[in-house]
Amino acid sequence: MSENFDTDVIVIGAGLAGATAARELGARGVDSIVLEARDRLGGRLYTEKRFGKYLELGGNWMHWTQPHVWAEITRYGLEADRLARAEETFWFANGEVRKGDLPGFMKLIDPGMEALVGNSGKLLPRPDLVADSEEFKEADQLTLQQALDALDLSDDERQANEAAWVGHCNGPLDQVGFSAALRWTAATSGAWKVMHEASSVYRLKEGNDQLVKAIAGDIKGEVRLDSPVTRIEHDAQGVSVTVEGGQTLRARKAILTAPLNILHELDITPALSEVKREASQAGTASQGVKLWMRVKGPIKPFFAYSTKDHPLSVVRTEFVGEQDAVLVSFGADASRIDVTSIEEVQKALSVWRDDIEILELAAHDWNEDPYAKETWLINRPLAYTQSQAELQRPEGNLHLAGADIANLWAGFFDGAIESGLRVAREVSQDLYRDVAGLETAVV
Ligand SMILES: Cc1cc2nc3c(=O)[nH]c(=O)nc-3n(C[C@H](O)[C@H](O)[C@H](O)COP(=O)(O)OP(=O)(O)OC[C@H]3O[C@@H](n4cnc5c(N)ncnc54)[C@H](O)[C@@H]3O)c2cc1C
Repeated sequence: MSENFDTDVIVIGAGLAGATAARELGARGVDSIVLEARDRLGGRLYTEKRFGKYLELGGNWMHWTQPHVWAEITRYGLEADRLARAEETFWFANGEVRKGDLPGFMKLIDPGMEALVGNSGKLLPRPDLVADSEEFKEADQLTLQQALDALDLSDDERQANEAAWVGHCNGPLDQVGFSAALRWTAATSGAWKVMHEASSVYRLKEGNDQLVKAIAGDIKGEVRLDSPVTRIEHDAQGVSVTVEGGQTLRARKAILTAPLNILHELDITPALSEVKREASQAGTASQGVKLWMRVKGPIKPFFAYSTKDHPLSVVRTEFVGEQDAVLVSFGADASRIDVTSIEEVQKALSVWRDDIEILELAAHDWNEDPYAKETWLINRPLAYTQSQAELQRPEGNLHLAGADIANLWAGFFDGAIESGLRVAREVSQDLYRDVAGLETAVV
């Protein structure tokens, strides 16, 4: 090969997918350079020391039923910790606030959950593969709201189930694809309570950024922060990647790990396929808010669910101290609440609790973040059927990866790692085949 390359593979993005891919390439003897737009690792995994705690402004929880992320926890000896156990639970019924315990709330939503996603294992028997059964495709036409509306539930059950799903899906339920609920639950073989725990309880004691730092620490190549990629050109020989400021690097291949919602904005020649661009342009259904509050203590640890239409549908204690407590909350639509206004958030909180005083707020605006423009992947109806397989397909020497296009726990840390592992295997196999005619990348 006559070309001069700067490296074998350029990895765009140092979130969990990019970091994992670069580490795996190095382990297979493939050189890489990682280009990351931000001044930090992690992307949508974003830990900040705030309120004296490790606050997760992005991804929060992980679980041993998520095989890729848990393998990394074992590999690096990281310590997982759980949120404060709720002693009280609040929810809405007949327009009034009810108080009980978490098992009571779980009992209320159980019939709805079973009716909605109890058959997810049948519709999606292998959630680790791209689904292509006709039954699943049919279900993928529905919004989550349509699927909920079709159930025979009391008003109280309906409201409680809707609030719980806003917590999971971070978007308006009439935009969320029913397939999102099916995929999440199929990942725990149909056990919705395990799915609920997997997505909302355990995090790393010293902050989730320990995970991405550990993976990045094992990257053999260079990681360049503050390096936004502005242009990608690819051809049969390789890929040229230009960084803000004008420097262009050339490699045999590139891996693009940018979130789905920004793919169509990138300057790529030849352009990504129409299906990929349209999937990106249509955008994810997730457009919600995640907000942290430090409140005056002491208070008992609690969970609270309102309705899908409230600015905050779910609020709960994450850390509880003698003098104060830290709450985390979620709503379907970030534009419904000003997360910098204590007054507005106090009002939203007062639908359940007018006895709690907010002291400080913290949030990151992911929907406006130019390197994310989304929170966590939640597909719209039919988006999965129309674009999942195509989004995973490389375009010549340009490969795609990321949690948003993973199979098993798409939209989670686990999916990002799954995707990083897959793409590193594909890329190194291709390179070894090209260079030595070998079928595997063993060196
Ligand atoms: C508020 C919130 C809550 C969440 N909660 C959970 C949770 O509880 N559990 C869970 O498992 N997951 C959760 N997630 C999702 C999880 O954080 C993500 O799915 C995962 O971190 C995505 O990893 P990734 O590497 O695929 O993408 P990203 O982390 O988005 O990484 C992509 C990287 O590409 C970079 N990039 C983008 N454009 C360019 C460019 N032009 N040039 C160079 N670099 C570029 C970005 O800066 C970023 O670092 C949450 C996410 C958010 C936002």
